[in-house]
Amino acid sequence: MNPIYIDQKEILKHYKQPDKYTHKGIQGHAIIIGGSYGKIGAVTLSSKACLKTGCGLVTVFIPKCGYDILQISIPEVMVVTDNQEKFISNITFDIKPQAIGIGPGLGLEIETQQAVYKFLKINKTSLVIDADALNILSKNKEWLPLLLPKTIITPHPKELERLIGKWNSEEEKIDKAITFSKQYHLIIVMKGAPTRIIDEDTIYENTTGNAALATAGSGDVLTGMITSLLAQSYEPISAAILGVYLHGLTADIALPETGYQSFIASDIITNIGKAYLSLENKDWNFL
Ligand SMILES: NC(=O)C1=CN([C@@H]2O[C@H](COP(=O)(O)OP(=O)(O)OC[C@H]3O[C@@H](n4cnc5c(N)ncnc54)[C@H](O)[C@@H]3O)[C@@H](O)[C@H]2O)[C@@H](O)CC1
Ligand SMILES: Nc1ncnc2c1ncn2[C@@H]1O[C@H](COP(=O)(O)OP(=O)(O)O)[C@@H](O)[C@H]1O
Ligand SMILES: [Mg+2]
Repeated sequence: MNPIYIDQKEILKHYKQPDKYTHKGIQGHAIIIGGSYGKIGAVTLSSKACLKTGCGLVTVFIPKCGYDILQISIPEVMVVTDNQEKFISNITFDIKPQAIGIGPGLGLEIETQQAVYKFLKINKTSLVIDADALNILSKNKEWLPLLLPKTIITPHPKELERLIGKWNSEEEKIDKAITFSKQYHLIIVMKGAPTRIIDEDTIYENTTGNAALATAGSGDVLTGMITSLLAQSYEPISAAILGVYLHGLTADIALPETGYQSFIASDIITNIGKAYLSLENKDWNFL
């Protein structure tokens, strides 16, 4: 099946310029749920990327050990903590966000798995599921029907294999992903080179990005970006398409300065602004 290429022309069908009279109260409130001892960096990257992609308010839900780290490293982000020190055990907050991203750095503690189950059972908010939240679902596949239609999942190849099983060719991988997408009505962002998005029978293929993205935390950043777009009222498929395109574009923009090797996940976040400007035909080279 022929993919739809995610290029500038396709993106302009999805991209919406911000309203001149908008304010933080209507720019969307996103929550990023994740982190565990030693992996608070994943939520830090994800929540910063979420803000830098344009939503009005970002809150993180993390274990207690991440409180000072988050508040000091990103003062713009609000923090709600679990009762546990090192991992998440009970996901509760009295905020009504427009989108939630769950998984970066979450870990696989049994109590965290139960907390994810309870959360999925009652959640009615648009969701992006990544990293350990996907690994938890792979360990508990009977929970997959709890996901709302058009939930976005963002597996890298290993996470995808844990969910759908092994494949013998690229074609078989795509076929299995389509079957899985149809079975649970999910949007699958199959990360890789290139990243493909599967929305039931429709396949999209991204045209931006390069090997500089092969660095720790670059997927955590993508989760924050897509969650941000969802919170800003983009339809789930548009949020996935625009998020993946902008994410890749940051690496294309940065490459002449960083080279492949010294590019890190924070460089994605630094270049989100230039990526947006290039959508509006403002040449980032002269900024
Ligand atoms: N600074 C931080 O706090 C970081 C935390 N992270 C968190 O660490 C946890 C574990 O995530 P990981 O993804 O490292 O561990 P996983 O065990 O899920 O995946 C790692 C495995 O997947 C394989 N893999 C990954 N990308 C692949 C590709 N493109 N093609 C083929 N194989 C591929 C690797 O070779 C390895 O075997 C997650 O919660 C994640 O969010 C990571 O994102 C790294 C940074
Ligand atoms: N060689 C590559 N070319 C293009 N994009 C890549 C390449 N390697 C990795 N990426 C991108 O980087 C991201 C890696 O995500 P992931 O493996 O989840 O990282 P992490 O868990 O460390 O945050 C994905 O968006 C993937 O498409
Ligand atoms: Mg990841």
